[in-house]
Amino acid sequence: MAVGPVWAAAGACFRGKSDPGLAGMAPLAGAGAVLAGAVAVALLSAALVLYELPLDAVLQRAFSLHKAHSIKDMENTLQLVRNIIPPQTSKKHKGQDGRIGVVGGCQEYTGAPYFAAISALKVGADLSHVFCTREAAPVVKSYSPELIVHPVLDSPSAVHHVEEWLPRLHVLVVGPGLGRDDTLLENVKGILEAAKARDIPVVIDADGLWLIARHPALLQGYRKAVLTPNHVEFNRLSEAVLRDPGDGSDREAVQRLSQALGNVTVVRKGERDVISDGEQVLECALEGSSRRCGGQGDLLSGALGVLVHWALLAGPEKTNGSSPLLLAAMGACSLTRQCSHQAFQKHGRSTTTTDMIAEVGPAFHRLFET
Ligand SMILES: NC(=O)C1=CN([C@@H]2O[C@H](COP(=O)(O)OP(=O)(O)OC[C@H]3O[C@@H](n4cnc5c(N)ncnc54)[C@H](O)[C@@H]3O)[C@@H](O)[C@H]2O)[C@@H](O)CC1
Ligand SMILES: Nc1ncnc2c1ncn2[C@@H]1O[C@H](COP(=O)(O)OP(=O)(O)OP(=O)(O)O)[C@@H](O)[C@H]1O
Ligand SMILES: [Mg+2]
Repeated sequence: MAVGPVWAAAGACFRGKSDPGLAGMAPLAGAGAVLAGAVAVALLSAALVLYELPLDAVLQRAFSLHKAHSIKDMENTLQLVRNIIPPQTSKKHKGQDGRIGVVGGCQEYTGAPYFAAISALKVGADLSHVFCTREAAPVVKSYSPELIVHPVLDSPSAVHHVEEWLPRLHVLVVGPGLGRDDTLLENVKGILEAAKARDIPVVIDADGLWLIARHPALLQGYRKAVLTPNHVEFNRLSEAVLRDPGDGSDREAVQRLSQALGNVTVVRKGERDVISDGEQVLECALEGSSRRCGGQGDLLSGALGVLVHWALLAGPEKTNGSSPLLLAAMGACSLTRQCSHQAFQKHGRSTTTTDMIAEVGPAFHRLFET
C-alpha cells in the first residue's frame, strides 16, 4: 500500500507560532515540542492501526524531512498525551472520572445538548447533566435515560438552580442548542459568572459563542475557558472582539483572537482544526469525512468537556508543563474526526451524528489506547 495516503489520514500538523510547517516542530521549545510530538505520534499510531503499516515505516516517512525529531522522542511524548487519560481501576467512585454539565436545549434545539451530553458519557465521564428549558426537558430525557435533565433554564431562578449544582460539576459546556432568546442568554450570563467565581472550566460552543460575541468581557482573561467556533461563529467573534480582524493566515487569526480575549483557548473547527492559547498554535487535520451533517460540533464540545477535566486533573507532572487545554483540544478534535471517518466508512452518505457517537468507544481506543 502506498504510504502517501497514510500520512494524509494521519495528517496532523503541529506548528509553533513562528513556524510555517511540520518542520516548525523544531523551534518549539520544551513543553510545546513535547506536546506537538506527543499528539503527532498519537495520530500516526492511529494511522498505523487503520492501515496496518509497520510503525517505523509510517514514522520514517512522516518525519524523514524533519530529522530533528527522533522517533524515540515521538514515542516518549505520545505517553504524555495518553497520560491525561485517567486509568480505569476498581478503586474509583462514581463521578470521579467526570461530572459534566451541558447548558443548552430549548424549544427548537433538543438534539444538540443531547449529542454533547451523551458524547461526554461515551468518552468516559460518569455523570452528564443537561440544564435546558422546561419545554425541552422531556424531549431530551426521552432520548436517553442516561442523562440527568434539569428543566430550569427559562426559570426566573435559573442561575440559582444551576449554582446549586456547580459544586458537584467539574466542567460546564455552554451553548449547544441554547438558542438566542434574550431571557435565556441573560440567565447564561449569570451562570457563567457563577462558574468563573468557582474556577470551573467552561467550554463555549454554538449560541454560547453568540453570547460571547455580544459580551466578550464575560470571559476576558479566564484561562479555564475554551471556545469552539465553526467558520461562521469564528468570523462573528473576530469581528466583535478585534474590530479589524485583518488579513493573514488561519493560524494567525486564531492566535490573535485568543490573545485579544486574554489567552482563552480557541478551537476553530473546519477542514483543519486550528487551536491556540495565544502562545502556541496547533493544527489537527486527521482525516474525518466529507459528511457535514449537523451535530458533529456538539459531539466535539461534549468530548472536550471531559478531556478538559482530565487534562487539568492530570497536573503538570503528567503533561510535562504543556498547556492542558491545548492537549484536551487536540484530543477532542482528533476523536471527533476519527469518529466521522469510521462512521463514514460504514454508512457513507447516510452517516449522521448518531452513527458517529456509536464510534466514540472504538475511535477512542484506536487513537489513545493502542
Ligand atoms: N439537532 C440539533 O438540535 C442541532 C442543533 N444545532 C444548534 O443550532 C443552533 C445554531 O447553530 P449553527 O451552527 O447553525 O449556527 P448559526 O445559526 O450561526 O448558523 C451558521 C450558519 O452558517 C453555515 N455554516 C456553518 N459552517 C459554515 C462554513 N464552514 N462555511 C459557510 N457557512 C457555514 C450554517 O449552514 C448555518 O446556516 C445552535 O444552538 C446549535 O447548537 C446544531 O448544533 C446542529 C444540530
Ligand atoms: N471541511 C471539513 N473537513 C473535515 N472535517 C471537518 C470539516 N469541517 C468541519 N469538520 C470537522 O467537523 C467537526 C465539527 O465541525 P463543524 O464546523 O461542523 O462544527 P459545527 O458547525 O459547530 O457543528 P454543529 O452542527 O454540531 O453545530 C469538527 O471536528 C471539524 O474538525
Ligand atoms: Mg455548532
